[in-house]
Amino acid sequence: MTGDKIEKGNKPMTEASSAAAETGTKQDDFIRFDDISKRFGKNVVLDDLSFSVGTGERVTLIGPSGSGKTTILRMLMTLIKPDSGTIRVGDDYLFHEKRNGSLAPASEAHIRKVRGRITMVFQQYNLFPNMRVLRNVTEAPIHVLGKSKDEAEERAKELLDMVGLGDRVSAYPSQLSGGQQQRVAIARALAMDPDILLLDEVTSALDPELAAEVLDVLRDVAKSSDITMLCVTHAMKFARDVSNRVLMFDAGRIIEAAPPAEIFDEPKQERTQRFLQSVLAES
Ligand SMILES: Nc1ncnc2c1ncn2[C@@H]1O[C@H](COP(=O)(O)OP(=O)(O)OP(=O)(O)O)[C@@H](O)[C@H]1O
Repeated sequence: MTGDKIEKGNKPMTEASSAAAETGTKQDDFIRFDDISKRFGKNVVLDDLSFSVGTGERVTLIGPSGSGKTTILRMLMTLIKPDSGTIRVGDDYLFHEKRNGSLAPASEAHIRKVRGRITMVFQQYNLFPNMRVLRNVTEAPIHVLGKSKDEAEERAKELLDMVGLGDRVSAYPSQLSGGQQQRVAIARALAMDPDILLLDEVTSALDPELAAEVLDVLRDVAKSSDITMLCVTHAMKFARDVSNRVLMFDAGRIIEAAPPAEIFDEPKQERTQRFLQSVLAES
């Protein structure tokens, strides 16, 4: 689509992150979940889960429906609170379990600070229907980040060019295809200059052709920046191309974690093999 660099207040790929990308190893514990449990009623959704993600790492979460993948992303957005355990981003806690077992939610100011570094793109694009494309992308940078209108518009136009929609800035969402709307949603997420981008089944609602366009944009994002990405997807080829590591979930636990070539070509767990076969059979 375009080879433009993501020029966050610019985040070019650093030597360390490109080394991490090559080796599939993480260099630090930028995001860390420790002993996280969550139940809804009797349904145990996350079961004493611990894992971490390195700075600039691209991690794909796979697994059967209901295995807890989206819950992980929603916890990072502080939309869902764990019952127990600790979540840390960099040096900041989102949720912190004290020694006595009680869960100390971080202060509002603290959560705002951490949340300001994370954006999420959802399966449904959730654009503002009454705003043109450009304003959809500039709204939060102006009102949340405090950018000037000129600065926000300049950046929004760059990003809309990058997602192949530089000529649709004046359109309303209803005048765009689903794939185009999702690309606006990606531009809108990137306009917040996030350190962490969460992608939740962003192509599930799209026809294969439109999904491919969206995935191409995300490949460009992954290639040209060192944004840390956590991605829930059934698009296995995309996961293979983009991820450093794939985590296989089952019943609220990670049952296998490995670089994509390993997990897709030589899955060790029988449950992973069965899951991958079922996904292949669907596509
Ligand atoms: N707010 C909620 N209230 C009650 N149950 C919930 C809530 N959110 C999630 N769940 C349940 O938690 C379980 C895990 O959901 P989650 O969305 O994390 O799974 P998932 O692995 O992302 O699945 P899918 O691939 O279908 O999106 C499911 O059984 C779901 O019904």
